[in-house]
Amino acid sequence: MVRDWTAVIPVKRLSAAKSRLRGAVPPARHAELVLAMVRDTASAVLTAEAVAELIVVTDDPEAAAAVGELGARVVPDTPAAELNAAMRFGADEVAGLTRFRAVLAGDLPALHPEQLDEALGRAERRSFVADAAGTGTVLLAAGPGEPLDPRFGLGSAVAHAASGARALDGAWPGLRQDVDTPADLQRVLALGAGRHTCDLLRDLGLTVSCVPAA
Ligand SMILES: Nc1nc2c(ncn2[C@@H]2O[C@H](COP(=O)(O)OP(=O)(O)OP(=O)(O)O)[C@@H](O)[C@H]2O)c(=O)[nH]1
Ligand SMILES: C=C(OP(=O)(O)O)C(=O)O
Repeated sequence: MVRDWTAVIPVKRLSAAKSRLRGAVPPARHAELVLAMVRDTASAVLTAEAVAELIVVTDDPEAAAAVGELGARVVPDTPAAELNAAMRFGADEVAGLTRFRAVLAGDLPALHPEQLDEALGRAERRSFVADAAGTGTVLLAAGPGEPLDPRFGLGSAVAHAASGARALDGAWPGLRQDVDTPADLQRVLALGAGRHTCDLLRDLGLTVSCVPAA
């Protein structure tokens, strides 16, 4: 498979990120959990054969250091500090319109590189992958010459379809399982979370057995 794609992951400041997930782990470990999920997502993306480069858009120094160590290129957030603005900046300005670009959420700790390869292999034009619930979006892809035009937020799957993006229909359970709430964390554990998320949850006694995703 040719490494054609530039992947982009936006990461909010860890202390402010994933507020709906608060309570899943003790408050003092929340940022650590967010970072573990970012690490697992970034590791899987960088392992995917279709991905040539990963750009992480973040102002968080700890997240920047962690993904930089994995091999990602880190760029600062936009002054707007808004999810769609960060995605647009990373994909259309930093990577550039000549590239194949795919933006992903940084909360996919059960992501398998093979699932991402398969999804990107089917993304011939602007396309998206809906989340497991079918309402949100976990991945939005655009080809050369196509602006990303991200519409992430409440009901984004419908918004992306209405904007002309094609819904990709593979099963891809790890790719589709984002972690917004404590219940999602249980779903991820059932699928097999990545090493960093697994290790943290085991350390906290929240799981005894945790099968790594990749
Ligand atoms: N760079 C950047 N990333 C963001 C921003 N907002 C969200 N993200 C990232 O976008 C991905 C999806 O995040 P969400 O679950 O929608 O947002 P969240 O604000 O962290 O979560 P909640 O507080 O629970 O709504 C995660 O990787 C977030 O870190 C932002 O303003 N800037
Ligand atoms: C912003 C989105 O993600 P989340 O479900 O993480 O809020 C989205 O699905 O558009």
